[in-house]
Amino acid sequence: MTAPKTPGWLDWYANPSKPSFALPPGTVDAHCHVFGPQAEFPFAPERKYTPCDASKDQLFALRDHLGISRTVIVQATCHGADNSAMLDAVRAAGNRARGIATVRPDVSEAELRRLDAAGVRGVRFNFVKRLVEASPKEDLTTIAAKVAPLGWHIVLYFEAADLPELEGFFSSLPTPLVIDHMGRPDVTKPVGGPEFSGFLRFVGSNDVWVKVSCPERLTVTGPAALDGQRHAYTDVVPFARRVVAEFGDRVLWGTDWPHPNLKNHMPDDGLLVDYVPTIATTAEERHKLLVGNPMRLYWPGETA
Ligand SMILES: O=C(O)/C=C(\C=C(/O)C(=O)O)C(=O)O
Repeated sequence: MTAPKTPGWLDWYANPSKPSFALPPGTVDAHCHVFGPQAEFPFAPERKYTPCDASKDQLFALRDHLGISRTVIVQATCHGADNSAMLDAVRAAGNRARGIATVRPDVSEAELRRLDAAGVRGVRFNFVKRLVEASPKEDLTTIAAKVAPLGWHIVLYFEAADLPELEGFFSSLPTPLVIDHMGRPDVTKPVGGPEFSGFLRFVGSNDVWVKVSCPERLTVTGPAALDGQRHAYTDVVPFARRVVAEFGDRVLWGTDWPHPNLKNHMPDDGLLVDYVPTIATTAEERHKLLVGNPMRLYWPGETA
């Protein structure tokens, strides 16, 4: 018995176009997910949404269609702390994938070593209230202490308005930090205003990497057309551009396929690739964003 999809939830884009922008060889999709298939990998009972299936084979088909070389598969909240779907995909990709897991504070060292051997390189702490119930900080501190010896990092997903109360805790964590989707800035506010300036200050004063992903999630004006068919997201560009310009050695890009929880607009993943040159405007910026930085973080010592 498969659970019905959350009403109003858009499926991922079935026939993505070929990007106009040719991704450089060795490009890494540093943020994507797999969902089920739920007949094989049931969704977690505690989930706050039920997605459609989005299998590893469909993810790999998109990877190859877009010209991506490697993927970092991030555990989605709809699977809770059951990492089996993500692990199955990482293992199936061979050395072309890494994983980010969700674990509970009682996770054993043996389990962490099993995850590491399978290709997991970090855990995710999610603070987005519509996705998860808040975890006690002491539980997260326990997890951080357990994963630090493995050389893992902690992926953080939070809303911009919550950063002021969270940044002290974030700074106390004993690992590098990777922030999803630029910390979800409110793009109706000025890029030079106190909220995003505070974010940039936090990034600049900590060992923090930033994913400049998910313009489709952050935009208020929508996928404004630019040069015909492109998804421009012109209200998001100044924020992403600022991060790339200031932290070019610590930025990452991802498709966020299969784009959970989008209800008004589902991006064509090919057109999302064409968004990249609008935020990384030189070949050097693009190579760091797409190849050099993610290889250094997830495949250290290996060549793209
Ligand atoms: O896919 C994303 O990164 C964003 C979302 C969902 C998740 O990350 C998740 O369920 O794990 C969201 O904003 O709904």
